[in-house]
Amino acid sequence: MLDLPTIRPHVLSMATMYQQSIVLFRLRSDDGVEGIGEGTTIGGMSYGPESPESIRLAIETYIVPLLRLCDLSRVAETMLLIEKHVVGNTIAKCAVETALLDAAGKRIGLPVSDLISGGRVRSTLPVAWTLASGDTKLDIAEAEAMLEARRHRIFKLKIGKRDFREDIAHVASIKKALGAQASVRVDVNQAWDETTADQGMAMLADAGVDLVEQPVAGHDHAVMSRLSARHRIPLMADEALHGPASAFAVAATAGARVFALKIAQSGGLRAGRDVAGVAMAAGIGLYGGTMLEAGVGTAASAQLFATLPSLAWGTELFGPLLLSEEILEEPLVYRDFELIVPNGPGLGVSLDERQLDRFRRV
Ligand SMILES: O=C(O)C[C@H]1C=CC(=O)O1
Ligand SMILES: [Mn+2]
Repeated sequence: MLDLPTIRPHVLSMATMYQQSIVLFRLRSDDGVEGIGEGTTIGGMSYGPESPESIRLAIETYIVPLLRLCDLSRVAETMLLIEKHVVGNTIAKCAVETALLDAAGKRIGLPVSDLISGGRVRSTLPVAWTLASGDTKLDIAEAEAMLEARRHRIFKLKIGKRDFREDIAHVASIKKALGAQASVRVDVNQAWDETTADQGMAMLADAGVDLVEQPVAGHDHAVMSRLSARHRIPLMADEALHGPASAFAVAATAGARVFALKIAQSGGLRAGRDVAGVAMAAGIGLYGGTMLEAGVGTAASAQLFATLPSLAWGTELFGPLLLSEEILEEPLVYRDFELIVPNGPGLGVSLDERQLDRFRRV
Protein backbone atom coordinates (compact mmCIF):
# COMPACT_ATOMS: atom_id res chain seq x y z
CA MET A 1 0.00 0.00 0.00
CA LEU A 2 1.35 3.40 -1.00
CA ASP A 3 0.21 6.81 0.22
CA LEU A 4 0.88 9.26 -2.59
CA PRO A 5 0.54 13.05 -2.31
CA THR A 6 -1.85 14.88 -4.67
CA ILE A 7 -0.94 18.12 -6.48
CA ARG A 8 -3.81 19.91 -4.64
CA PRO A 9 -6.76 18.95 -2.45
CA HIS A 10 -9.45 17.20 -4.57
CA VAL A 11 -12.91 18.18 -3.28
CA LEU A 12 -15.69 15.63 -3.85
CA SER A 13 -19.23 15.63 -2.41
CA MET A 14 -18.35 12.86 0.06
CA ALA A 15 -14.69 13.54 0.86
CA THR A 16 -11.75 15.84 0.24
CA MET A 17 -8.64 13.97 -0.85
CA TYR A 18 -5.27 15.28 0.29
CA GLN A 19 -3.50 12.12 -0.84
CA GLN A 20 -4.33 8.95 -2.71
CA SER A 21 -3.78 5.50 -1.20
CA ILE A 22 -3.22 2.73 -3.71
CA VAL A 23 -2.69 -1.01 -3.40
CA LEU A 24 -0.22 -2.65 -5.76
CA PHE A 25 -0.23 -6.39 -6.26
CA ARG A 26 2.71 -8.24 -7.74
CA LEU A 27 2.79 -11.94 -8.58
CA ARG A 28 5.47 -14.22 -9.91
CA SER A 29 4.44 -17.51 -11.50
CA ASP A 30 6.47 -20.73 -11.57
CA ASP A 31 7.95 -19.87 -14.97
CA GLY A 32 9.40 -16.67 -13.43
CA VAL A 33 7.10 -14.25 -15.26
CA GLU A 34 5.95 -11.29 -13.16
CA GLY A 35 2.67 -9.45 -13.33
CA ILE A 36 1.54 -6.24 -11.62
CA GLY A 37 -1.91 -4.90 -10.80
CA GLU A 38 -3.46 -2.01 -8.89
CA GLY A 39 -6.51 -1.78 -6.64
CA THR A 40 -7.50 1.77 -5.83
CA THR A 41 -10.55 3.50 -4.44
CA ILE A 42 -11.40 7.09 -3.50
CA GLY A 43 -11.80 8.76 -0.10
CA GLY A 44 -11.32 5.78 2.23
CA MET A 45 -14.72 4.10 2.56
CA SER A 46 -16.78 7.16 1.66
CA TYR A 47 -17.09 6.39 -2.07
CA GLY A 48 -17.87 2.68 -1.98
CA PRO A 49 -17.75 -0.44 0.19
CA GLU A 50 -14.04 -1.18 -0.33
CA SER A 51 -11.12 0.71 1.23
CA PRO A 52 -7.37 0.49 0.60
CA GLU A 53 -7.10 -1.58 3.79
CA SER A 54 -9.92 -3.96 2.81
CA ILE A 55 -8.45 -4.42 -0.68
CA ARG A 56 -5.14 -5.46 0.86
CA LEU A 57 -6.85 -7.75 3.36
CA ALA A 58 -9.02 -9.44 0.72
CA ILE A 59 -5.97 -10.14 -1.43
CA GLU A 60 -3.58 -11.25 1.34
CA THR A 61 -6.00 -13.29 3.43
CA TYR A 62 -8.45 -14.75 0.94
CA ILE A 63 -7.13 -14.52 -2.64
CA VAL A 64 -3.42 -15.36 -2.33
CA PRO A 65 -4.11 -18.83 -0.81
CA LEU A 66 -6.35 -19.55 -3.83
CA LEU A 67 -3.69 -18.35 -6.26
CA ARG A 68 -1.25 -20.86 -4.77
CA LEU A 69 -3.57 -23.63 -6.03
CA CYS A 70 -3.76 -22.31 -9.60
CA ASP A 71 -1.83 -22.43 -12.85
CA LEU A 72 -1.43 -18.66 -13.08
CA SER A 73 -1.08 -18.76 -16.86
CA ARG A 74 -4.78 -19.73 -16.98
CA VAL A 75 -6.38 -16.36 -16.25
CA ALA A 76 -10.06 -17.24 -16.73
CA GLU A 77 -9.79 -20.45 -14.70
CA THR A 78 -7.95 -18.67 -11.88
CA MET A 79 -10.51 -15.85 -11.73
CA LEU A 80 -13.35 -18.40 -11.77
CA LEU A 81 -11.95 -20.02 -8.62
CA ILE A 82 -11.62 -16.62 -6.95
CA GLU A 83 -15.18 -15.72 -7.96
CA LYS A 84 -16.41 -18.92 -6.34
CA HIS A 85 -14.78 -18.18 -2.97
CA VAL A 86 -14.81 -14.37 -2.75
CA VAL A 87 -18.06 -12.43 -3.07
CA GLY A 88 -17.97 -8.75 -4.12
CA ASN A 89 -14.62 -7.01 -3.53
CA THR A 90 -14.48 -5.97 -7.18
CA ILE A 91 -11.46 -3.70 -6.70
CA ALA A 92 -9.35 -6.43 -5.07
CA LYS A 93 -10.33 -8.81 -7.88
CA CYS A 94 -9.45 -6.19 -10.47
CA ALA A 95 -5.94 -5.80 -9.00
CA VAL A 96 -5.37 -9.56 -9.13
CA GLU A 97 -6.83 -10.07 -12.62
CA THR A 98 -4.75 -7.16 -13.91
CA ALA A 99 -1.56 -8.83 -12.62
CA LEU A 100 -2.57 -12.16 -14.20
CA LEU A 101 -3.23 -10.45 -17.55
CA ASP A 102 0.02 -8.47 -17.33
CA ALA A 103 1.95 -11.70 -16.79
CA ALA A 104 0.03 -13.46 -19.58
CA GLY A 105 0.84 -10.67 -22.01
CA LYS A 106 4.52 -10.64 -21.05
CA ARG A 107 4.66 -14.43 -21.42
CA ILE A 108 3.61 -14.26 -25.08
CA GLY A 109 4.91 -10.80 -25.92
CA LEU A 110 1.55 -9.11 -26.53
CA PRO A 111 -0.20 -6.11 -24.94
CA VAL A 112 -3.16 -6.87 -22.67
CA SER A 113 -5.51 -5.24 -25.22
CA ASP A 114 -4.74 -8.17 -27.56
CA LEU A 115 -5.68 -10.73 -24.92
CA ILE A 116 -9.01 -9.36 -23.78
CA SER A 117 -10.77 -8.35 -26.97
CA GLY A 118 -8.75 -9.30 -29.99
CA GLY A 119 -6.72 -6.10 -30.00
CA ARG A 120 -7.04 -2.36 -29.99
CA VAL A 121 -8.99 -0.20 -32.39
CA ARG A 122 -7.27 3.01 -31.27
CA SER A 123 -3.87 3.84 -29.84
CA THR A 124 -4.72 7.13 -28.12
CA LEU A 125 -7.57 8.11 -25.78
CA PRO A 126 -9.09 11.56 -25.17
CA VAL A 127 -8.66 12.46 -21.49
CA ALA A 128 -10.88 14.71 -19.38
CA TRP A 129 -9.64 16.61 -16.30
CA THR A 130 -11.58 17.07 -13.07
CA LEU A 131 -11.82 20.60 -11.69
CA ALA A 132 -12.25 20.07 -7.95
CA SER A 133 -10.27 22.76 -6.15
CA GLY A 134 -13.53 23.97 -4.58
CA ASP A 135 -12.95 27.54 -5.84
CA THR A 136 -14.47 28.97 -9.07
CA LYS A 137 -11.59 31.31 -9.96
CA LEU A 138 -8.96 28.66 -9.31
CA ASP A 139 -10.94 26.13 -11.37
CA ILE A 140 -11.18 28.52 -14.34
CA ALA A 141 -7.46 29.28 -14.15
CA GLU A 142 -6.69 25.56 -13.97
CA ALA A 143 -8.92 24.82 -17.00
CA GLU A 144 -7.39 27.64 -19.02
CA ALA A 145 -3.89 26.36 -18.26
CA MET A 146 -4.93 22.85 -19.38
CA LEU A 147 -6.36 24.17 -22.66
CA GLU A 148 -3.25 26.26 -23.27
CA ALA A 149 -0.98 23.25 -22.66
CA ARG A 150 -3.22 21.13 -24.97
CA ARG A 151 -3.64 18.61 -22.17
CA HIS A 152 -7.43 18.61 -21.64
CA ARG A 153 -10.49 20.13 -23.29
CA ILE A 154 -13.10 18.08 -21.45
CA PHE A 155 -13.73 19.15 -17.85
CA LYS A 156 -15.66 17.32 -15.17
CA LEU A 157 -16.78 19.32 -12.16
CA LYS A 158 -17.39 17.65 -8.85
CA ILE A 159 -20.53 19.04 -7.25
CA GLY A 160 -23.10 18.01 -4.62
CA LYS A 161 -21.38 19.27 -1.51
CA ARG A 162 -23.02 22.71 -1.36
CA ASP A 163 -26.60 23.87 -1.95
CA PHE A 164 -27.41 22.90 -5.54
CA ARG A 165 -28.07 26.50 -6.65
CA GLU A 166 -24.64 27.56 -5.45
CA ASP A 167 -23.06 24.55 -7.15
CA ILE A 168 -24.79 25.27 -10.44
CA ALA A 169 -23.82 28.97 -10.36
CA HIS A 170 -20.20 27.76 -9.98
CA VAL A 171 -20.58 25.38 -12.95
CA ALA A 172 -22.31 28.01 -15.12
CA SER A 173 -19.50 30.54 -14.48
CA ILE A 174 -16.92 27.99 -15.54
CA LYS A 175 -18.82 27.02 -18.70
CA LYS A 176 -19.28 30.71 -19.56
CA ALA A 177 -15.57 31.41 -19.12
CA LEU A 178 -14.48 28.44 -21.25
CA GLY A 179 -17.14 28.67 -23.95
CA ALA A 180 -17.35 26.33 -26.92
CA GLN A 181 -13.67 25.30 -26.76
CA ALA A 182 -14.41 22.93 -23.84
CA SER A 183 -16.97 20.30 -22.90
CA VAL A 184 -18.15 20.81 -19.31
CA ARG A 185 -19.75 17.95 -17.37
CA VAL A 186 -20.65 17.41 -13.73
CA ASP A 187 -20.41 14.51 -11.29
CA VAL A 188 -22.81 14.73 -8.33
CA ASN A 189 -21.62 11.46 -6.74
CA GLN A 190 -25.19 10.51 -5.64
CA ALA A 191 -25.69 13.65 -3.53
CA TRP A 192 -29.14 14.73 -4.82
CA ASP A 193 -32.66 13.45 -4.32
CA GLU A 194 -35.08 13.26 -7.25
CA THR A 195 -36.62 16.71 -6.75
CA THR A 196 -33.24 18.42 -6.53
CA ALA A 197 -32.01 16.44 -9.55
CA ASP A 198 -35.05 17.56 -11.55
CA GLN A 199 -34.33 21.22 -10.92
CA GLY A 200 -30.56 20.75 -11.15
CA MET A 201 -30.57 18.86 -14.46
CA ALA A 202 -32.83 21.46 -16.11
CA MET A 203 -30.56 24.29 -14.93
CA LEU A 204 -27.40 22.47 -15.99
CA ALA A 205 -28.83 21.85 -19.48
CA ASP A 206 -29.61 25.58 -19.77
CA ALA A 207 -26.05 26.43 -18.69
CA GLY A 208 -24.64 24.39 -21.62
CA VAL A 209 -23.40 21.43 -19.57
CA ASP A 210 -23.10 18.22 -21.63
CA LEU A 211 -23.52 15.41 -19.11
CA VAL A 212 -24.70 14.74 -15.52
CA GLU A 213 -22.99 11.85 -13.76
CA GLN A 214 -24.79 9.89 -11.03
CA PRO A 215 -27.02 12.69 -9.69
CA VAL A 216 -28.92 10.32 -7.36
CA ALA A 217 -28.14 7.12 -5.44
CA GLY A 218 -26.83 4.33 -7.64
CA HIS A 219 -29.36 1.86 -6.25
CA ASP A 220 -32.31 4.11 -7.16
CA HIS A 221 -32.84 2.63 -10.61
CA ALA A 222 -36.46 3.82 -10.81
CA VAL A 223 -35.41 7.40 -10.07
CA MET A 224 -32.61 7.20 -12.66
CA SER A 225 -35.15 5.99 -15.25
CA ARG A 226 -37.56 8.82 -14.50
CA LEU A 227 -34.80 11.44 -14.69
CA SER A 228 -33.43 9.97 -17.94
CA ALA A 229 -36.90 10.05 -19.49
CA ARG A 230 -37.64 13.62 -18.37
CA HIS A 231 -34.39 15.40 -19.26
CA ARG A 232 -32.62 16.04 -22.54
CA ILE A 233 -29.24 16.31 -20.80
CA PRO A 234 -27.87 12.74 -20.63
CA LEU A 235 -27.57 11.02 -17.27
CA MET A 236 -24.38 8.96 -16.87
CA ALA A 237 -24.38 5.99 -14.49
CA ASP A 238 -21.29 5.50 -12.31
CA GLU A 239 -21.93 4.21 -8.77
CA ALA A 240 -24.93 2.23 -10.14
CA LEU A 241 -22.51 0.00 -12.07
CA HIS A 242 -20.65 -2.83 -10.41
CA GLY A 243 -20.33 -5.45 -13.09
CA PRO A 244 -22.37 -6.82 -16.00
CA ALA A 245 -25.54 -7.76 -14.04
CA SER A 246 -25.94 -4.23 -12.65
CA ALA A 247 -25.20 -2.83 -16.12
CA PHE A 248 -27.99 -4.99 -17.53
CA ALA A 249 -30.39 -3.85 -14.78
CA VAL A 250 -29.70 -0.16 -15.53
CA ALA A 251 -29.94 -0.73 -19.29
CA ALA A 252 -33.19 -2.71 -18.98
CA THR A 253 -34.84 0.11 -17.06
CA ALA A 254 -33.42 2.86 -19.32
CA GLY A 255 -31.74 4.42 -16.28
CA ALA A 256 -28.84 6.04 -18.12
CA ARG A 257 -27.84 7.15 -21.61
CA VAL A 258 -24.12 6.87 -20.82
CA PHE A 259 -22.08 4.45 -18.69
CA ALA A 260 -18.89 5.39 -16.84
CA LEU A 261 -16.98 2.19 -17.41
CA LYS A 262 -14.51 1.37 -14.62
CA ILE A 263 -12.40 -1.77 -14.43
CA ALA A 264 -12.19 -1.50 -10.62
CA GLN A 265 -15.92 -1.21 -10.08
CA SER A 266 -16.68 -3.88 -12.68
CA GLY A 267 -14.38 -6.47 -11.07
CA GLY A 268 -11.64 -6.45 -13.68
CA LEU A 269 -10.92 -5.87 -17.36
CA ARG A 270 -12.91 -8.82 -18.63
CA ALA A 271 -15.97 -7.89 -16.55
CA GLY A 272 -15.49 -4.30 -17.76
CA ARG A 273 -15.50 -5.58 -21.34
CA ASP A 274 -18.84 -7.29 -20.58
CA VAL A 275 -20.30 -4.09 -19.08
CA ALA A 276 -19.28 -2.35 -22.33
CA GLY A 277 -21.01 -5.12 -24.28
CA VAL A 278 -24.27 -4.48 -22.42
CA ALA A 279 -23.96 -0.74 -23.11
CA MET A 280 -23.27 -1.22 -26.81
CA ALA A 281 -26.14 -3.70 -27.21
CA ALA A 282 -28.52 -1.29 -25.47
CA GLY A 283 -27.45 1.83 -27.38
CA ILE A 284 -25.85 3.38 -24.29
CA GLY A 285 -22.81 5.61 -24.82
CA LEU A 286 -19.46 4.81 -23.17
CA TYR A 287 -17.06 6.91 -21.12
CA GLY A 288 -13.82 5.47 -19.79
CA GLY A 289 -13.94 6.13 -16.04
CA THR A 290 -11.29 6.17 -13.32
CA MET A 291 -10.97 5.52 -9.60
CA LEU A 292 -8.07 7.99 -9.67
CA GLU A 293 -5.63 5.15 -10.03
CA ALA A 294 -1.89 5.68 -10.36
CA GLY A 295 0.04 4.46 -13.42
CA VAL A 296 -0.66 0.72 -13.21
CA GLY A 297 -4.46 0.92 -12.93
CA THR A 298 -4.53 3.71 -15.50
CA ALA A 299 -2.51 1.65 -17.99
CA ALA A 300 -4.81 -1.35 -17.36
CA SER A 301 -7.91 0.77 -17.98
CA ALA A 302 -6.33 2.16 -21.15
CA GLN A 303 -5.71 -1.39 -22.43
CA LEU A 304 -9.46 -2.07 -22.21
CA PHE A 305 -10.69 1.30 -23.45
CA ALA A 306 -8.44 1.04 -26.52
CA THR A 307 -10.40 -2.04 -27.63
CA LEU A 308 -13.87 -0.45 -27.51
CA PRO A 309 -15.45 0.06 -30.93
CA SER A 310 -17.06 3.25 -29.71
CA LEU A 311 -16.08 5.54 -26.88
CA ALA A 312 -18.29 8.52 -27.64
CA TRP A 313 -17.59 10.42 -24.41
CA GLY A 314 -13.82 9.88 -24.20
CA THR A 315 -12.09 8.98 -20.92
CA GLU A 316 -10.92 10.51 -17.65
CA LEU A 317 -7.68 8.57 -17.31
CA PHE A 318 -5.84 11.45 -15.64
CA GLY A 319 -5.13 9.75 -12.28
CA PRO A 320 -1.31 9.91 -12.48
CA LEU A 321 -1.53 13.63 -13.29
CA LEU A 322 -3.33 14.33 -9.99
CA LEU A 323 -0.40 12.81 -8.08
CA SER A 324 2.74 14.79 -7.45
CA GLU A 325 4.86 11.62 -7.43
CA GLU A 326 5.37 9.11 -10.25
CA ILE A 327 5.52 5.36 -9.51
CA LEU A 328 6.34 4.15 -13.04
CA GLU A 329 9.85 3.91 -14.44
CA GLU A 330 8.55 5.57 -17.60
CA PRO A 331 5.58 7.86 -16.97
CA LEU A 332 2.51 7.53 -19.19
CA VAL A 333 2.54 10.02 -22.06
CA TYR A 334 -0.19 12.67 -22.39
CA ARG A 335 -0.10 14.71 -25.58
CA ASP A 336 -2.57 16.77 -27.62
CA PHE A 337 -5.49 16.16 -25.24
CA GLU A 338 -4.90 12.40 -25.35
CA LEU A 339 -3.17 9.57 -23.51
CA ILE A 340 -0.94 7.32 -25.60
CA VAL A 341 -1.91 3.71 -24.82
CA PRO A 342 1.24 1.74 -23.86
CA ASN A 343 2.12 -0.81 -26.51
CA GLY A 344 4.68 -3.09 -24.83
CA PRO A 345 3.97 -6.64 -23.64
CA GLY A 346 1.39 -6.93 -20.83
CA LEU A 347 0.38 -3.55 -19.46
CA GLY A 348 3.45 -2.00 -21.04
CA VAL A 349 4.56 -0.32 -17.79
CA SER A 350 7.04 -1.08 -15.00
CA LEU A 351 7.37 0.07 -11.41
CA ASP A 352 10.00 2.43 -10.02
CA GLU A 353 11.23 0.48 -6.99
CA ARG A 354 12.72 3.55 -5.29
CA GLN A 355 9.34 5.26 -5.31
CA LEU A 356 7.70 2.15 -3.82
CA ASP A 357 10.24 2.25 -0.98
CA ARG A 358 9.61 5.97 -0.43
CA PHE A 359 5.82 5.85 -0.26
CA ARG A 360 5.05 2.37 1.11
CA ARG A 361 2.79 2.52 4.18
CA VAL A 362 4.53 0.84 7.09
O1 LIG B 1 -16.09 9.38 -10.98
C1 LIG B 1 -15.86 9.44 -9.79
O2 LIG B 1 -16.82 9.46 -9.03
C2 LIG B 1 -14.50 9.41 -9.22
C3 LIG B 1 -13.42 10.13 -9.84
C4 LIG B 1 -13.29 10.25 -11.25
C5 LIG B 1 -12.75 11.45 -11.52
C6 LIG B 1 -12.64 12.15 -10.32
O3 LIG B 1 -12.23 13.29 -10.14
O4 LIG B 1 -13.13 11.40 -9.32
MN1 LIG C 1 -18.31 9.42 -10.73
